[in-house]
Order: sequence, then C-alpha cells, then structure tokens
Amino acid sequence: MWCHKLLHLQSRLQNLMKRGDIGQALHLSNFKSLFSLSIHWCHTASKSVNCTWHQREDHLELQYASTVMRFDYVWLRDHCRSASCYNSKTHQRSLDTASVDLCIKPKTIRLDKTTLFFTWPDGHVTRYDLDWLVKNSYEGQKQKVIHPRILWNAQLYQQAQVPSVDFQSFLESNDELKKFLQNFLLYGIAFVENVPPTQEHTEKLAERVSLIRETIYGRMWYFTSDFSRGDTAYTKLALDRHTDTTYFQEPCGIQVFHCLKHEGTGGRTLLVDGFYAAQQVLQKAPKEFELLSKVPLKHEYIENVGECHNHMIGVGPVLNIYPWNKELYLIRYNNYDRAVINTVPYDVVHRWYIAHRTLTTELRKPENELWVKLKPGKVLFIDNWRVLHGRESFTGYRQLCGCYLTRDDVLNTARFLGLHA
Ligand SMILES: C[N+](C)(C)CCCC[C@H](N)C(=O)O
Ligand SMILES: O=C(O)CCC(=O)C(=O)O
Ligand SMILES: [Fe+2]
Repeated sequence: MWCHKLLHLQSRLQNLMKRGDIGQALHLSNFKSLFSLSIHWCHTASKSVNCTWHQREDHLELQYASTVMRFDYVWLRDHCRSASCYNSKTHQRSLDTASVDLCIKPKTIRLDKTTLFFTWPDGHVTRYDLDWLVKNSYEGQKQKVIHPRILWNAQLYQQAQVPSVDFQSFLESNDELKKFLQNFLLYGIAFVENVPPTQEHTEKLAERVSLIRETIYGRMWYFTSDFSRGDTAYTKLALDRHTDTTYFQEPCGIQVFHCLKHEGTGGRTLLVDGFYAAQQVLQKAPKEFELLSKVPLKHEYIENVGECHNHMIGVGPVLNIYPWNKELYLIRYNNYDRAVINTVPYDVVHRWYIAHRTLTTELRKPENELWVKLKPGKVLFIDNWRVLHGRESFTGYRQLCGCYLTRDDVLNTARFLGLHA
C-alpha cells in the first residue's frame, strides 16, 4: 500500500515537473523524501558516507555523491568482479551472462563503509565500491565528456599559440610525444618541425604515434599532380574543404601530410574545425543538427585508371554522435565523393539539403578557415574525423607524402602515456 502511494506521488511529481510547476514539484519532492526516508529507503550506518538505496521491483535505485542512479539487477549480477566471474589478470569476464536468470533479484543488500554487498538467491556474493558504481553508471556517463576538445576558428587557434614539436625530441622523449598528442586531441591538428624531408623520416615519425593504416592508396603514399590515380587530389586543381575516405565504412582516423617539394605558386592547405561548425549548427538549428546525425548517406570511390580498379562504398550520417550524451565524434563531409542519396524519402531529402546548407555555410565562413603553407620539414597531423582539409590550386612541381593512421592506435598510445583519450 505504501509503495502504491509512493508511485502515485512520483508520477504526480513527474507531471508537475513536465508542466514546469517547479514550486509544487519541489514541495512534493520534499514530502516524498521525508516520507520515503522513514519507510522505504535504506540508509548507511556510517555518518561519513551519504548513501541511500531502494530495492524497486525491477531495478535498484541508489543515491550517492549527489547522483541518483538506477541499476538493472541483471546488470549488477553481470558486472560482478569476484574471482569466479571476472579474471582481473586479463580484465575479461568469465561469467557466462546467458546463465543469469533474467528475473534475478538480490536476496539481501548491505553496505560496509563504501562497499555494497549483494547476496544473490544462489548465495553468490557480489561487491561493488560506491565510487566504481558512480563511475560506471549510465547516469555518471551521461554527464561525462568522452573526448575533451577545444573547438576553434582561425582566431581562436592562432591565439592559442599551440607549439610545434621538434622531430628529434618527438622521437626521443615520451614527454614531448605526450605534449604533441595532448594538443592533437584537443585541437584535432598538430605539427612536427625539423623533419628531414623524406618519405622514410615521415614514416618513422608516423610509427612513433600509431600503426599506419594501409589503404588502396598504399601504406605510405607519395603523390604529385600526375593523375596517376583517378582522383582530383592527383591534379593541380583546388580542393574545397572535405574529410577523406568518407567512402570507407570506417573513415581513416588520422591523416599525415608532409610536403617534400614545391617549386611554384599557390597550394596552401586549408583547415576547418568541423566540430566548431557543427556546434554552431546545434546552437542555431538543433533540428537540423539532429537530421544530419540521423540521415544515413553513402559515399563512393570509383576508380578505373591504369591498373587501379576500385569501388568503395561507405555508409553513415554526416554527423555521428554518441547516443547517450549526444557528443559528436565523427564528421563525414565530402561533397565530391557523396553518392546518390536513396536511403530516405523525398521530403526528408529536402530537409536534409536545408540542414546540409546550414552546415556548409558555417564551414565556409572565412573566420573559420585556417590557411597554412606546408613546407618541407613541417609535418601536419589532421584528425580526419573532425578537421576538414582542402587546398588551393597551384602551379609547378609539388610532391606530397604521408599516410593514414588507425585511430584506435593513436588513442591507445595517448592512453599509454596517461592521457584521457
Ligand atoms: C591522400 N591521398 C592522396 C592518398 C588520397 C586522396 C583521397 C581522395 C579522396 N577523394 C578522398 O577524399 O578520400
Ligand atoms: O594536395 C593537398 O594538399 C591535399 C589533397 C587532399 O585533399 C588529399 O590528398 O587528401
Ligand atoms: Fe583530402
């Protein structure tokens, strides 16, 4: 009967909140906590730990460290870190999740200092540290940023005065590598200077950071404007801002550029923070942002030049966000390589074009454009999931070498060095 009343109060409370009647809602919520305090909530014995929990029909409600968390009982059994359920040497689960009764409920719950003990119907005991639960709960994750970043336009980037790293110290010192990666993670671009202008040295540099991602363009690539491949990149033409390999199911994570030679004019590199532009869209037209994150698109690479025969197709929306916290993690933007749109009906198509225009307008604002001239010795790393690149048309002989890196391995290196990645 009490439970019934509580549920009723709760739904009234939610309705009041929805209607925006905060005053009333607060009043009720005070009442609720007083009421439940005496009857339904379990409290910690210790005064130092402020923790309460309530065993609901289908989940555990836990309040700790000013967070209200809700845990599914199967989840609580599944994440048990006891020796028989989890191998802490390999960090792998030993428990067969399929053997857990989907209607499982703990027989008893008890708190000792900061550890919660669950005894399950078969007698097995699971223990969780409260801080572990906060860190690993959905409610805790929702508030967390997965990849801390500094979004920039040209002025913001220039004002930040991000230092370049010297080639030798980059190779020799983990601290320098760490500084480089920290800047790369924050800004999505980073430079290394005084690199001997050869493909071999560029490769050595890349290998210090990550595994090189071999693609249809090779492991290390080297190109001029000889149209040796069926793509505009291999000409002297200008290239508008874009991300590369949008036609892969997983676009390449990082692009490394080293201009080995240029005898001629033009050919400057354009860099635009795609996440900064997307952020503007989110603020100005949230519905359009949402559409760009929902409409699946195809990108395509079709090549039949010389010995090269390739047909690649990648599927995914322009904006890719984590569903639990809406954080943007990947932008696919390449108007050259975008394939026929046939994955959504005509009316959605039209709304998509409007949203795409809004994003393009942001991406093309001159104040968002960072122009740099790549010179022999100066290697540029670009986060191809975030920062768009382009190039000015040029004259004369221009040699560019570089490679793609696997994103997983760059982040792996960063984590090894103690960075949050
Ligand atoms: C960098 N490298 C010259 C090897 C490849 C260029 C790929 C060009 C393609 N349109 C794309 O945007 O993915
Ligand atoms: O030539 C350049 O500077 C860059 C061309 C390009 O977009 C690429 O190779 O991905
Ligand atoms: Fe490109």
